Amino acid sequence: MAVPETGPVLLVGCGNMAGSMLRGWLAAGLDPAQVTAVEPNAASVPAGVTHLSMLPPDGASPAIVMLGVKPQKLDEVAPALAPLLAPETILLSILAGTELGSLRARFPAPRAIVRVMPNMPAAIGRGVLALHADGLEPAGRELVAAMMGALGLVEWIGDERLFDAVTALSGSGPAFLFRFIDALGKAGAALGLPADQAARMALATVGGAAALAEASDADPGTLAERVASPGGSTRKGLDVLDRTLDTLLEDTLVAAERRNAELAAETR
Ligand SMILES: NC(=O)C1=CN([C@@H]2O[C@H](COP(=O)(O)OP(=O)(O)OC[C@H]3O[C@@H](n4cnc5c(N)ncnc54)[C@H](O)[C@@H]3O)[C@@H](O)[C@H]2O)C=CC1
Ligand SMILES: O=C(O)[C@@H]1CCC=N1
Repeated sequence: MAVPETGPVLLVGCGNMAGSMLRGWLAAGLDPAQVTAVEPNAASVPAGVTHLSMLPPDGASPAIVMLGVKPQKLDEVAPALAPLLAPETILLSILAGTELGSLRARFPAPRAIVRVMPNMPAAIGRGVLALHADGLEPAGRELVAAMMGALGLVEWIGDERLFDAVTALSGSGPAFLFRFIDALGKAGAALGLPADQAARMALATVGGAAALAEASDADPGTLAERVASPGGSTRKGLDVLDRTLDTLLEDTLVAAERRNAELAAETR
């Protein structure tokens, strides 16, 4: 999906996540000349994008500003950023935990503040972008949804209290899956396969299974049953996996969700 006409975009922080989104937008056609990134580490700012190492003392207000720093850095950037925001500005925040009310208290001017919970595959247009906004009028909503749609699947979250859960599921989710890929390869190597071959096969198996699940009308549970031939070997493996997988993933998400709630409290 092509990126819509946005007007000038300012990124405050351009590290792993905001940088991934920027790469996704540039690949979808965003003109780098429209983008300024305020980022202490110049090396993480793509070519063609205007780089600043700190926020300017004044200047024209950008149409879109995206906060991409760690939540712990919010109060480092807020005093210099707030005066640059105009009533026409849309402020996007990808900060885990940090609530709209906490952002609004620091940034009174923008017409709308939108919480965005992206994930890293946004860099290749395969991200998940959860959105929550208060008071964003239909044209602004359409613009933000189209911007995020260029990076992957867009899901509006009506109840902000669910944002910590969303962050645990799709924001952190790629890390959990990268671990799964690693563990699958290592388990293959433990059975005697060469480690590099097992790693390649694990990655291709997970990629292929996810692509098939996306292309298929059947749900993942049904697809698992199709792999597990009656009386075959997959059933024996599933019997082991099914004993712990659901609880393991619930515990994983609960731990991540809890930390997001702590970050919310720390930035309140
Ligand atoms: N890494 C991920 O997969 C995801 C991260 N997030 C959120 O994205 C935000 C950034 O996280 P990461 O990209 O992982 O961290 P990161 O450390 O890679 O990026 C943060 C960037 O902010 C820059 N920075 C530090 N102080 C600054 C300042 N005063 N002004 C401007 N830039 C400054 C740093 O140099 C760094 O490049 C966090 O709030 C996190 O909750 C959300 C979803 C997924
Ligand atoms: O770990 C973190 O805090 C961020 C939020 C979701 C992914 N990374």
